[in-house]
Amino acid sequence: MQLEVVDILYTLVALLICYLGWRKQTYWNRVGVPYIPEIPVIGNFSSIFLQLHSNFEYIEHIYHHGRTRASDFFGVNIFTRPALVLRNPELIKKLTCTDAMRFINRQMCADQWHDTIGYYNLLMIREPLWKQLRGFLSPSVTSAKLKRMQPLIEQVGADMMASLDALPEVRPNVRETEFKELCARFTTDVIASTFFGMQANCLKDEQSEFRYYGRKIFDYGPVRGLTMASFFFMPELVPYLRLKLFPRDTEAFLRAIIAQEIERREKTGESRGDFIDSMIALKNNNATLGVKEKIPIKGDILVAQAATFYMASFETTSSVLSFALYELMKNPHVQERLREEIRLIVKKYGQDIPYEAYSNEMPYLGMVISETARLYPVLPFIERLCTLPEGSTGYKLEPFHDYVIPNHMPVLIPIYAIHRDPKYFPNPTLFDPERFAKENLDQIQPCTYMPFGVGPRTCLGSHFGTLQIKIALLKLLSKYRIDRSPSSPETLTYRKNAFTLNSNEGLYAQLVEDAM
Ligand code: HEM
Repeated sequence: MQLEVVDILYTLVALLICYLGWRKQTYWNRVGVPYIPEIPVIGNFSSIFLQLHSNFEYIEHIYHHGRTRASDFFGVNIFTRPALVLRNPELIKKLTCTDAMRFINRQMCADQWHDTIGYYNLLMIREPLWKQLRGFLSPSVTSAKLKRMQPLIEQVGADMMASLDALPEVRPNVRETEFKELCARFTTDVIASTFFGMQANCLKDEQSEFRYYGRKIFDYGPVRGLTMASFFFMPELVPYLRLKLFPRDTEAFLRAIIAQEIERREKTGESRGDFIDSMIALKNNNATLGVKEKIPIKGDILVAQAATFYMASFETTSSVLSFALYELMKNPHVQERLREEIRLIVKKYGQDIPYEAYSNEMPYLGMVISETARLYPVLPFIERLCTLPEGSTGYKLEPFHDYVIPNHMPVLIPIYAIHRDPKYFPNPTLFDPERFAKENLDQIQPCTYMPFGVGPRTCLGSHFGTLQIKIALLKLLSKYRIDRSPSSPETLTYRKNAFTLNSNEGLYAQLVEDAM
């Protein structure tokens, strides 16, 4: 008898799951939107969630799927939740720029109550708090601030060169290195020095705590990989599972060093005009977040801002820098032309290159970086959450389609696939900086090139990241030529468990002394 009841319950649950799956599966059919077929209930992204595919390759696969190739947008299901993927650049512009305030929030979200550091930061926070917070943080990355940071970045660049000089020679005047780790150490030292006023010493000391805790954020073992996947694909579960955006020990490390530095500066009265000083000012001026409820910016909310800059800064910048070095190794003619441009600048200014020269006098350097960020965008997609005023019936996609996006539907913009779509970038896998030559720029359609995102929610640190990459490339190429080594990978495959673009292969190369 008891067994019968259990059997009935199982059957009911199975029927409910089938019904939900059927409802979901038929949603896109019912609303007349092309969609990618998927396993009911499990949805389209399960293979990414289970780390069977790299999310970059999977998104590219569905973008080119026969059912959706001709459409401006298409539907997918993130488990049981329908989401829209945009293909048409004009539509991307409409949603993220023209009607940006209806799509200003991201769907990924941390738990407000159990994860203050993960929640109250620029990456995660939602309107109306986002605009306030962005206003508080933007002054940390103005051109005047970047100009002040330049000597600090140059100093880290000099440390990087010293660390390379200390490598053993494989032949006279030839050294071998791996770029991913080298660049991560460089960018971690930069963020520590410029934003926190601290010496992280990652380039000098393999045991540096900054590098150890930074690596933990992006070291996607099965647990961390699933945790990060939940933030992207199942934010509803995050509060129930008490997931945290930052590993607990990384959080504790950041909390301790930020508190120490704030206390030290308050005691000594030292002022460096940097990010920590801005944080102290926010705290002492009793700045708050929120409209009705005023949340004071202090304690963990201050730590949250430091943690975000740390997280958003070093991995992204080092990814673009290391792929740029890899492509320069593979394309000697591009490298030679870039070295020639650098040679002229070094001849003109010696070692003291003015800030303005980085923006105005090295166009080819800018072109190489832009092309690297096209071919290797750090994120597979960016995402937004449709957030409409109360009572609204939905967001109309006319004149593109008569479909109406319901409130709270996630919208994905597949930047990796768009950057590699031959319709926008002919011969897309070819590394060709000429695409970004001044005379060719008008061939790039708006909203087809988005390495830093798009609209008002775009990357806050794009100029800071680019400046670091420029300084590092200039320093490296003015002393070394980059050649293939027997360990250099010919082609790259991407890690299945990483959310930022990361190759399985080490980016090995030989550095041949060839000073200017
Ligand atoms: C080459 C290096 C970098 C790349 C490719 C990159 C890329 C991105 C992308 C794609 C986004 C999402 C934008 C969107 O949703 O539209 C983003 C957001 C963000 N990035 Fe970067 N980033 C880089 C460097 C940096 C640096 C150095 C910092 C910090 C100083 C930084 C801070 C941020 C912040 C705070 C956000 C969130 C902005 C917001 O939601 O208002 N990024 N970045």
